[in-house]
Amino acid sequence: MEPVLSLKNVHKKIGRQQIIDDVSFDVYPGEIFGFLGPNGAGKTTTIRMIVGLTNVTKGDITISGQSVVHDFKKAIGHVGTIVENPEMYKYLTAEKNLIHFGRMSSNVTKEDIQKRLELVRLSHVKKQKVRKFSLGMKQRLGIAQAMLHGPDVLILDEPTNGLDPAGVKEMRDYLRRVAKEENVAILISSHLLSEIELICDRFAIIQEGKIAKVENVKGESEQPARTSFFTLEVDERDKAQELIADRFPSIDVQFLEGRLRLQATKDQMGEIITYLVGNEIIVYQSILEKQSLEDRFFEVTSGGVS
Ligand SMILES: Nc1ncnc2c1ncn2[C@@H]1O[C@H](COP(=O)(O)OP(=O)(O)OP(=O)(O)O)[C@@H](O)[C@H]1O
Repeated sequence: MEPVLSLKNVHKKIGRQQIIDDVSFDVYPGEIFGFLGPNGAGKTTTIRMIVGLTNVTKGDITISGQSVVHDFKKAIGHVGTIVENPEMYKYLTAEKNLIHFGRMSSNVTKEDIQKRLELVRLSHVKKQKVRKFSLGMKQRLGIAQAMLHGPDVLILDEPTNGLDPAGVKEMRDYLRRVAKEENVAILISSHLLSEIELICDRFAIIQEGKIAKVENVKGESEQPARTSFFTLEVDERDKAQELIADRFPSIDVQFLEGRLRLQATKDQMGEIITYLVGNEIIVYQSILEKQSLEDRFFEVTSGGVS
């Protein structure tokens, strides 16, 4: 699948300061991609480059194959964005707000407006003034507005700022629906791990202007040969430990509550289990210890973020 948003070796220098240093990542249709980093890491600067609010010093950004650097007008036509809090007219209804914003870009039909209201489940309150809306409803209307012209990429800077946990969950459900039903790629910046874990499929960690890691939320790193902790339940613990020490000397094996605990890659675990079974050890189960996103984040950044 072709990426719909692609950053290739992007650099940004302001004065003498290298704010963004060789950042590359790809975002694909239908996925929600998190852009995670501590305050001052360079998230806003990167987003501002993607949407053309500041220029790229070196490298390129493409959106649906069009270069932001070389053909900005074409590229930006594929983007919907809420970089600041969505600005709505409080004394207009939700529907009238969208009609107003729809007039600003060509080709937005009445049907498009109704479809977007339905997408964020605001059809039933479309005749209500935005003044009466909760923050969550305003955020949803903001998404409907950003989706009006049918973009391929939606860019949201800290979209759940100010929402309570229930609001964050609701926002996640709406963003999932938008990503799935419209096959749109969604880039979300955040300094909150919990938010990224709840909402995103994959994420990149940015630190001091550099990408530290790109990873799936579910834990499979895109860097190969990542090790995890496994516990093994076997019938003959001592014999199993000896066999592993003999055949896989680089793997450290400990005893833990009557089981074996070892750190290995998935491939190595496959080999170890096959080897043990081949040597008449009964393997009752092999359990992968789930490492929380927080553990992984601290592993990558050595701490340093909320
Ligand atoms: N116009 C500018 N001139 C000089 N330095 C700048 C400018 N804009 C940003 N910076 C610096 O670039 C770095 C990255 O800032 P940026 O706002 O992109 O970070 P961020 O990850 O979005 O942080 P936050 O979560 O606080 O918004 C910071 O050290 C900031 O001080």
